[in-house]
Amino acid sequence: MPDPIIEVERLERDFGDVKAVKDVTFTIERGTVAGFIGANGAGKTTTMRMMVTLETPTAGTIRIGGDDVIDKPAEIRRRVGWMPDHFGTYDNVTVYEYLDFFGRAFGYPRAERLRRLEEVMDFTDLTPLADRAMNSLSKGMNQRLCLGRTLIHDPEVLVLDEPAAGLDPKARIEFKNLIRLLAGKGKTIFISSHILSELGEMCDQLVFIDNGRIVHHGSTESLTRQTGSETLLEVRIAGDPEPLYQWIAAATEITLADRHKDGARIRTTELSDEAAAALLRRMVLDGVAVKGFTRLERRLEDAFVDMLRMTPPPLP
Ligand SMILES: Nc1ncnc2c1ncn2[C@@H]1O[C@H](COP(=O)(O)OP(=O)(O)OP(=O)(O)O)[C@@H](O)[C@H]1O
Repeated sequence: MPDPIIEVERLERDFGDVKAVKDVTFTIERGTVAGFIGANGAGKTTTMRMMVTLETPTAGTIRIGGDDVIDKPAEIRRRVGWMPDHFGTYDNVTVYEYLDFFGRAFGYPRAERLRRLEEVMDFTDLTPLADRAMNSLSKGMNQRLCLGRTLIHDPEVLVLDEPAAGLDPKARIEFKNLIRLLAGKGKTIFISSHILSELGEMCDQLVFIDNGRIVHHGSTESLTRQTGSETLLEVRIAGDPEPLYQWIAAATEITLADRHKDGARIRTTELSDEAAAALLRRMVLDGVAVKGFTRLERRLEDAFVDMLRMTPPPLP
C-alpha cells in the first residue's frame, strides 16, 4: 500500500535569470532511504532548502506528511531534520554544549532535554567526545555531531545535503551504518550527493537531477541490474595481459570496455550463463591465461551516463 511522505510537484525556483530548479516532481515513500544525485549546480541544494522551508518555491508544491511547506512551515520543521552541506564550528564550544544549545533552542524542559541529548550522543557515538572542543574534531566526528544536532527533535524525515562529502572510507562506513540504523527505526531519509557510488551503498531509491530537472527516479537495484541488452564481464589474466587484448581485438562479438593492469572489462550482447561459459572455454583454448572471469553488475556511473544519453531534450 503506497504511503508517500514527501511529495514534490512541478517545483521551480528562479534566482533572477538563473532557473536553478525547473520542473521537479517526485514522491518518496515512508521509511525509504532515497538518494538525490546530480552534478555540482544541478539544483540539489536549492530543492532541499525549499523542502525544509528555507527557500520559497517560485512555482509548484511540496508536501511532507501531507502538510504543505508554505502553509504549515512550523509543522514541517517539527517533522523534518535538516543537515546542511556547510555548518559552522565554534572555538571553545564542546560537543555537549553544542548539542545542548540546540536542545535549548527547541525549548525542551530540562529533564527531557537531557534525555534527548543522552540518546543522540549515544546513537552517534559522541559520548566519549562530550568534552572535546568542536574545532578539534575530525571531519567524520564533525559530521556525526551535525547529524546528532539534526536528530535532537526526533524528526520523521531527514534531509541531508552531501553528508558524506570529504569523509574518509572508515568515516563513510560509520556514516552509512548510522543511516541504515535510522532507516531501521522507520525514518525517511533524503540524501544528496554528486558521487553515485556513495549513495548506491546507502539508498533504496535514487532520484537523478540534471540541470534543474528530474531525469530518472527508480530503485537502486533496477539501475545497477544489467539491462537486457548487454553483458559486462571482467577478465583477469596471469602474467602479461597483451594476448587478451589481441584476442578481444580479433573477436567480433566482443568490445573492450576498459583495460586494467591485469586484464580488462569486456562488453558483449546479452549472454546466458551457458554462453558465458562457452566464451571462457574458447578464450582458454585459444591460449589466453585466464585466472578470473566474472559477470559484473552495471556500475551506477554507467547507468547515469546511459540515462543522460537517453533523456530527451526538454520541451521549449
Ligand atoms: N541564492 C542564489 N542566488 C543565485 N543563484 C543561485 C543561488 N543558489 C543557487 N543558485 C544557482 O542555482 C543553481 C543550482 O544550485 P544548487 O546549489 O541548488 O546546486 P547543487 O546541485 O546543490 O550543486 P552543489 O553540488 O554544487 O551544491 C546553480 O547554478 C547556482 O549557481
